[in-house]
Amino acid sequence: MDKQQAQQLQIAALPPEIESEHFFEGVEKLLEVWFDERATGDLRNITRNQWENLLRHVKCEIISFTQNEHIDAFLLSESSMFVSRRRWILKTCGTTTPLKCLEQLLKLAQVEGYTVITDIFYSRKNFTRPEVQNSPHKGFYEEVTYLDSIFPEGRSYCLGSINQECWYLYTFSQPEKEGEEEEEDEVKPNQKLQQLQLQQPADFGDPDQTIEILMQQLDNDVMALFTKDKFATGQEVTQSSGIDLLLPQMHIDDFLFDPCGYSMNGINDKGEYMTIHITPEEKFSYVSFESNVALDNYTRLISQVIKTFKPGKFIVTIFANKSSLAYETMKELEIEYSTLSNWQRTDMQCCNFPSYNLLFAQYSRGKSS
Ligand SMILES: C[S@+](CC[C@H](N)C(=O)[O-])C[C@H]1O[C@@H](n2cnc3c(N)ncnc32)[C@H](O)[C@@H]1O
Repeated sequence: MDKQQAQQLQIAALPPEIESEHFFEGVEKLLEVWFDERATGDLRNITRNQWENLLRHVKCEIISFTQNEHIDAFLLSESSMFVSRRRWILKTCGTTTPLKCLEQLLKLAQVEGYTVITDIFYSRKNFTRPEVQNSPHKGFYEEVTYLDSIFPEGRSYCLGSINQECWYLYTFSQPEKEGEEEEEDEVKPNQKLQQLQLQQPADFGDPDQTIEILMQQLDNDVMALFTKDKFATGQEVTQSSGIDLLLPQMHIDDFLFDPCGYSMNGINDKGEYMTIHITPEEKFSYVSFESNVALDNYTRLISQVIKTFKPGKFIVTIFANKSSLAYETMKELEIEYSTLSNWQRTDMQCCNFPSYNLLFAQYSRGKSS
């Protein structure tokens, strides 16, 4: 399906939650899977037809595609999918069922020689209307039970307030099997270090980091841009809203839904990505920004995103592995947004996982803003 066909499909088959109740769940389910770097396969060998079949389990379709030498970026009818040599990211909103495609993913990856998953992250904010979701996404407990049946050693967390706004995470990291390697290869410590360095992933290298900004209660005038009343194409909105200025090196693929709604993927020459999805309806407005761009300071980017969309409240999450420069951002967020601005930080938590550190922070507008 191309962009033109997608426009026609929207008229023919709006999701039931839009048609009957004028509600759309913008909050996405985000799934990121990393496979063992020692395997020589490439997930980008998986064909478009195979991805389309996999996405049938999720209940969404491909509407556009871009790529460069590092990464394939798919724009979906409900958000995005990014495929690199050994990393797969699926972000879907509405009433989609991304966990249902995991078994299919593992089969396709196995054909590429990937039999070991090194890291998995499944995360999402609390839904606005959990009761309209389909199994296994009717609640976090159901999602965890489903994931546990595939990854018995996974761990689940809830950050933020469980009776108000919160963010759920399920994660699993494969422990390094140092003993096994020594037995097999009988290498001395310094030889072993050299070998491990050679095994660093060649396409992305270390470090790795991901920032997400999840915004709600957005400014009506800004949201009015993301409608067919104002613009005909995604490209026009990307420029008028200032989205093209957020990370200027990104090659952008955008889509404006009819009558409203917007999605974009951006990829740059380093293989980094950004993705923005917008549900502009006033009663349940929602915007998500996500990127793995490597910065030593995310404060300016966060400020620019906030100024562009003008939310009433937002959540920031930053994953950074141990060698990532993003670690420093934790301190900056505390100063910049709590004491020097009109934003009130309502929650902040930091977690240390085996290979990643995580920052979660939640903000709402102070009384004077
Ligand atoms: C797919 S987009 C972006 C969703 C994203 N997760 C977000 O951040 O809100 C959803 C927006 O597009 C609108 N929309 C219009 N036609 C649609 C369709 N056929 N499928 C999904 N969304 C559609 C929805 O009402 C909503 O405003």
